[in-house]
Amino acid sequence: MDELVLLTGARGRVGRAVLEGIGDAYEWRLFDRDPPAEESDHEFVVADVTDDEAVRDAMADVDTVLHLAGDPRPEAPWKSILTNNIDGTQTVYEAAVDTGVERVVFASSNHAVGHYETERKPDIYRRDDDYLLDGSELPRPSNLYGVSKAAGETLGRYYHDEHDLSVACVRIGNLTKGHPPIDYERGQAMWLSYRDCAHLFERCIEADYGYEIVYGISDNDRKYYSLERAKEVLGYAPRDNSAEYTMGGEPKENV
Ligand SMILES: NC(=O)C1=CN([C@@H]2O[C@H](COP(=O)(O)OP(=O)(O)OC[C@H]3O[C@@H](n4cnc5c(N)ncnc54)[C@H](O)[C@@H]3O)[C@@H](O)[C@H]2O)C=CC1
Ligand SMILES: O=C1O[C@H](COP(=O)(O)O)[C@@H](O)[C@H](O)[C@H]1O
Repeated sequence: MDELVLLTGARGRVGRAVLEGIGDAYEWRLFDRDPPAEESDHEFVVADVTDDEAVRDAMADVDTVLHLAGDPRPEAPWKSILTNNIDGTQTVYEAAVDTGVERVVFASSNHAVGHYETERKPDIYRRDDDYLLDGSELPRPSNLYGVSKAAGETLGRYYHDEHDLSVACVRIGNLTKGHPPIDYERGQAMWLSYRDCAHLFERCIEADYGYEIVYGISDNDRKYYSLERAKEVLGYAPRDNSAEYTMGGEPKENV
């Protein structure tokens, strides 16, 4: 419990999934540009990740940063992406090095590699297709938002090689609460359940690594992202699988 974790973007969907799953496991410092929606037992810093003084101050005594803050919209305009996702992420890495943070876990995205699907869809989203990405592939962003995620991964590579910062980039698939995305094959292939999300980020806090890129998805039969690296290096053990649900989101055991 003595690990102090800074959670940027704490008010968001992924932040809520993390706190729902492992909120009792660590001491947290929450960070978001929007104030907390409800009372919280955790310290909350209301600031922008592009404000380097605020970010440095928020990193005092922090061991691990889970950096989630950013514009999550695949269609986000370049100005927002440049500011929130690229400038903000560089500010976080730089402050982490300056303040002695041990590791940064970066919320990357499936959109960093989205164009690997272009010549293979829709078969790639189906269980009998054996094509797999394993995290070692070069980025092929599907949009400018995906470019910002590839930039965040490359920034992490630099801060690891130059400053020995431990960095894990999690290419999150599609976080959906309670069931996989409904009637959406791509979403079913890359579903990440809330409990697997919390578990994966916990493993990123606990495991030892230098620089890693892993896929943040549940163990979906339809997956085209390999989970071997996450299992081997992080000890990731997902419990959910979109194949256990109908396309309408009903558990098959109930049908
Ligand atoms: N939800 C998903 O399925 C996926 C999410 N991701 C990534 O995970 C991260 C979190 O995503 P979500 O929780 O879904 O997004 P969200 O929009 O629900 O939460 C993001 C949070 O970050 C905050 N934020 C944005 N820009 C900020 C800034 N400049 N300074 C301080 N706070 C700022 C927002 O106020 C918001 O509370 C994002 O980086 C997103 O790109 C990646 C793939 C899939
Ligand atoms: O990075 C992200 O990806 C997911 C899945 O992408 P989609 O284009 O299939 O919806 C998206 O839901 C999420 O908002 C975004 O941050």
